[in-house]
Amino acid sequence: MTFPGGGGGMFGAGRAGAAGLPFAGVPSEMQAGVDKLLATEPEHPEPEVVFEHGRPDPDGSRLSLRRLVRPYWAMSLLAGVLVVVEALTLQAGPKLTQIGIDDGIIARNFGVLVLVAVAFLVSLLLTGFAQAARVKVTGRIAAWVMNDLRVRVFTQLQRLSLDFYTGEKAGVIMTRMTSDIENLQQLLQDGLVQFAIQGLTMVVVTAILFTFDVRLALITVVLVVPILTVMSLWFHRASSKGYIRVRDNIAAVLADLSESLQGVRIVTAHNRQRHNTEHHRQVTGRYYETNVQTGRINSIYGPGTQVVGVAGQLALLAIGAGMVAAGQLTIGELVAFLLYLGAFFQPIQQLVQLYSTYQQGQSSITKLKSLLGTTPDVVEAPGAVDLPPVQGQITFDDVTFGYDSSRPVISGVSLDIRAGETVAFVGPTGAGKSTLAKLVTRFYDPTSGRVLIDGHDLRDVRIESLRRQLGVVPQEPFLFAGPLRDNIRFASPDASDDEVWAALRAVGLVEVVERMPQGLDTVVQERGQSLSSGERQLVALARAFLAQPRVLVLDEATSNLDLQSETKIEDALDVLLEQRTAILIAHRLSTAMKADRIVVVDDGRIVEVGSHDQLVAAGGKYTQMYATWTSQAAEVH
Ligand SMILES: Nc1ncnc2c1ncn2[C@@H]1O[C@H](COP(=O)(O)OP(=O)(O)OP(=O)(O)O)[C@@H](O)[C@H]1O
Repeated sequence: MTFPGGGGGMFGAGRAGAAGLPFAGVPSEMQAGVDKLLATEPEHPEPEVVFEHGRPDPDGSRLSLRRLVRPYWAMSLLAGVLVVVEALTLQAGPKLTQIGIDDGIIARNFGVLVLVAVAFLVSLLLTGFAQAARVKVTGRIAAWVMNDLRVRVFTQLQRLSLDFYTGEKAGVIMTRMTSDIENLQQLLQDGLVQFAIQGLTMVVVTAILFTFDVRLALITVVLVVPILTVMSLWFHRASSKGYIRVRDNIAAVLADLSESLQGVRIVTAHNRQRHNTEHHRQVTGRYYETNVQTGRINSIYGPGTQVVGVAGQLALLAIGAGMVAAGQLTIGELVAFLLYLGAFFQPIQQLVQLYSTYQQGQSSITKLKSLLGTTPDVVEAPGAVDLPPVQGQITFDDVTFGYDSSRPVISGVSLDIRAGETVAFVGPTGAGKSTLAKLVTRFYDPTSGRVLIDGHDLRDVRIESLRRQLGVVPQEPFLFAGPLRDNIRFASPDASDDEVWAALRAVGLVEVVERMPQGLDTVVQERGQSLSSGERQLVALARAFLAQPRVLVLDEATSNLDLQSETKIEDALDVLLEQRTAILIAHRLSTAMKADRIVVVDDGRIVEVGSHDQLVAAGGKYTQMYATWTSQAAEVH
């Protein structure tokens, strides 16, 4: 959707001129600036995402860090080389210190001292360079991977059928897109690399310790390593459970938040603010508790390993001092050994922190994997063909369906709707009228039986080709934040302004739009809040008119419109229903009476079919409904 002043905004200025839109050109004094900006304008390459209606993500259930990074293997290799350089150059310090002390200070050799100082500087510069380059490279990789993943998750959300959205809260889905992906970003940007650096440092330092002095190194291994191993195993088990709970609870917090925001008007109207606040406190309370728990685990492991490390260093200082006194070790060697020992324990500390990041990233991967691995209920058949342009004959052939397969909502329905016919579904609330319509639009597939259009089983045709020929006007039309024009052109984005005005004329909205200060460019707020409910419905009808579908499914609004709006909508309907097959889910019998035939649905079955007059004369369910309706109408009058 484009926004007011569209055409690509500032950077689209040249294109807008080329497209023949009124455009005065860039003032010459600003041209150089514009060119400069255009030259630095980043490109957004198309992420490699395949979108096909109703086809699951081909690789979704195998999501892993390795697979995510694989397309960027060359950059990852470069990052790996930089990590090795960084880990190695960092360890030059203690060795240079030893040479400085033993061969420089103690031997009183100023030349060696200067050489050591220069070597120190070079190693520092090398470390700095490797570090800067590594941060840049890993930042890039993380940004690319996350961009791909965001688009991939969004594509999957577009692909999933409606059953998924009934079962999953919007807030939980938002968590996948926000906090889970951010966790992964952190892991990729810094976590994994630090993991590698610290791990590598430990290996390098262990090797150095052994080459320095085997006895001291062995004492270190015997004293410290077993304790650290036991502590780490405990931490691994405790924290992985903790982080799954953290992810579940943050999802609950966001779900509650998003629901409250969506229902803010109802919440206010029913004075539920206090209750909602209390409820949210409970939800955030659970999140708080899981955070405290994981914090407690970290607080035991982090300082615990530090204490073990310092105690080990103390013991080695005592043992080493004895060895220096006995002439088995030089002072420089002892200092270097202790410095290396520090460099041995420091990565352990860091690895603890990093392990938390890693755990969080892994639990995010688990959640994202399950989302990407979800198969839509409505899946396109492998050999599905394009539905050719249809006349609009709809057939329900012994259709049974239930949202939950154990409880059918539609049972054994058979019905033929002729091309061009308008059929109204009427019946008590919850009877299954909307569900029947949802089967025609293939939002769901029947559990048994078939739904056909012009003899084509909907399961055998490509979903896109079906929906292109269908128009749906829901009971509560949804408008997107953006210009009115784009909202009307929603199903036919290429329509010209003339066509948009023709649609507005057909539904009687011309005057309303002309009265708006910016006409078609008027921005409607999120969900169309800035329009009245009648206007929203007319916009939805204009949308359907513009798309000119062969088959129209229209869920009549039950909102109380004033008489003038109601008349307008009824007139708009008359225009819209002409020359196309239409299914009207009629809540008002006055609307049902417009139809060629009325189908009475009760408890998931069709109980009567006929014209208004036929059904009134039949003395059945419809007769009762009609009698109730006329007596109510009389009372109102
Ligand atoms: N997404 C869903 N998941 C589970 N059950 C559902 C879902 N949508 C509807 N139902 C159930 O299916 C039954 C039929 O619902 P449907 O919306 O088709 O009724 P309707 O006749 O259109 O009602 P109304 O006139 O109130 O719109 C109801 O019992 C309803 O509770």
